[in-house]
Amino acid sequence: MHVSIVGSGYVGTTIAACLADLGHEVVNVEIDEDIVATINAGEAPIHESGLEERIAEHAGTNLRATTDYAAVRDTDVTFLCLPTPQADDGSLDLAVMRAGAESLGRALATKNDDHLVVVKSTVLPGTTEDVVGPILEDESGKHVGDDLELAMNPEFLRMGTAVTDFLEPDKVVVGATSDDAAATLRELYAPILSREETDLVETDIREAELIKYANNAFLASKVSLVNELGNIAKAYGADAYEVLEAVGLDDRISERFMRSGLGWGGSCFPKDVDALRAGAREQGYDPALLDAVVAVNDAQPRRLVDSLAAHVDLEDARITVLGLSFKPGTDDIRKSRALDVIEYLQDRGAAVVAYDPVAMENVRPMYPDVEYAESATDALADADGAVVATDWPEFDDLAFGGMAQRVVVDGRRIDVDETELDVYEGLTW
Ligand SMILES: NC(=O)c1ccc[n+]([C@@H]2O[C@H](COP(=O)([O-])OP(=O)(O)OC[C@H]3O[C@@H](n4cnc5c(N)ncnc54)[C@H](O)[C@@H]3O)[C@@H](O)[C@H]2O)c1
Ligand SMILES: O=c1ccn([C@@H]2O[C@H](COP(=O)(O)OP(=O)(O)O[C@H]3O[C@H](CO)[C@@H](O)[C@H](O)[C@H]3O)[C@@H](O)[C@H]2O)c(=O)[nH]1
Repeated sequence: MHVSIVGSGYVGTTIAACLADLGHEVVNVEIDEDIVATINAGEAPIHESGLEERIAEHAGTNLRATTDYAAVRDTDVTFLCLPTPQADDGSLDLAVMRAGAESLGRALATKNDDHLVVVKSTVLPGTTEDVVGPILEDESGKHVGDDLELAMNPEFLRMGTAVTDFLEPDKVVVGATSDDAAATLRELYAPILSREETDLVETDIREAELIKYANNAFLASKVSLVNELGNIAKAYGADAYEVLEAVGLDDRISERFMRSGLGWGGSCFPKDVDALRAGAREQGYDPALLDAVVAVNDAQPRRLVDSLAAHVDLEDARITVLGLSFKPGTDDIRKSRALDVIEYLQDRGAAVVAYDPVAMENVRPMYPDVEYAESATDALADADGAVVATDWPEFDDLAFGGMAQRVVVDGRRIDVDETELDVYEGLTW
């Protein structure tokens, strides 16, 4: 099938490379010329396991990128993978989606055949049919249900494991305006849907849109609940990880997403939970539980810094922050809890030295007064204390001998040889 993908960020690039891998003819339409040039050179514009080799294999054959929207006319289906960020008040900002839909609609105006447009971006119920659809109709002169079909196909991939998550998902959710649209997506995803482990959920567009938010709200709430239970466990002198491991053996609860600590960050949970809260309020519902989920999450970085301050006078102290990305396996720092930790440390007068295997260049412009080290060991040299903000595997079994004061507060439960340290404290254990 001929597929165009509008937006070549984390999602658009991943699904383009994966769909090319499944044998489709894929073109990425992206406004950023650097990203276009990178993909056409056979390289990955983002750090994501398994992506670089797939782009290298398919670029120039069945994968290409362009800034020219006209490319969509030679395709059967277009995925909109544009960002859906937060406005200042936390609500969903659709400006980029509107702009992308306008450009796409204009390009489709001179396409003679029918076209299917699939919204992949995370959007609140009603956006696909009431915002994107009308813009496409106005700009293209085509009509939904006639020569233009709409579908909503939310994406559940996680950063760091994006390629395998996309190719081996638990579920594919398709909300469509017609049986034809759903059939096209079934055909496109046939190799994925043939997996026994992958369920296909066919539903209406509004439900597909909300399934994505409900999924993220559930997972974010689970981690906040786990953090609240972790904070309570620690107050009792109990180990939250032992407690929750046992709780997770209950099938109804599950062992996954049970790691307490510094809380959730990233480009999705924070903005999606906020958009759902704002959307709920707009609909006249007060989302008290989701408000608390955010409050618990926002408190964890300060708790980490307070724990360190109980052992180290932070004024003028040299403090190491291990890990900057919002989770291991990615260079994405959006809403990373590590950034809150840096700010709280600096507020209290500490000089921060940071290390992350891949995310330092993304943080440097935001925090030019932080010292960036070449390795975790360098970062720890002469430090008066350290905090663990991201559970990168390379932090397991670190040597802490070079620290001036061997005090470590761990927000992520890495493997530490405690005998090497004077103080080792876990945030929730
Ligand atoms: N990142 C994830 O893990 C993830 C997972 C599932 C769903 N989502 C959702 O998918 C959507 C995209 O997320 P992302 O993380 O890939 O965003 P991103 O910011 O990484 O990428 C978006 C890309 O769109 C490009 N762009 C902006 N305006 C454009 C235009 N008018 N025409 C063409 N290209 C344009 C940008 O230059 C950028 O490269 C969001 O709704 C997000 O919530 C993200
Ligand atoms: O037990 C856990 C699991 C996760 N986290 C934190 O939660 C955040 C999010 O982690 P994860 O869900 O693995 O990463 P994302 O890439 O943000 O993926 C989420 O957001 C994506 C964008 O919507 C969805 O597609 C995915 O299904 C959803 O898991 C990170 O800061 C993690 O450190 C914990 O603190 N404890």
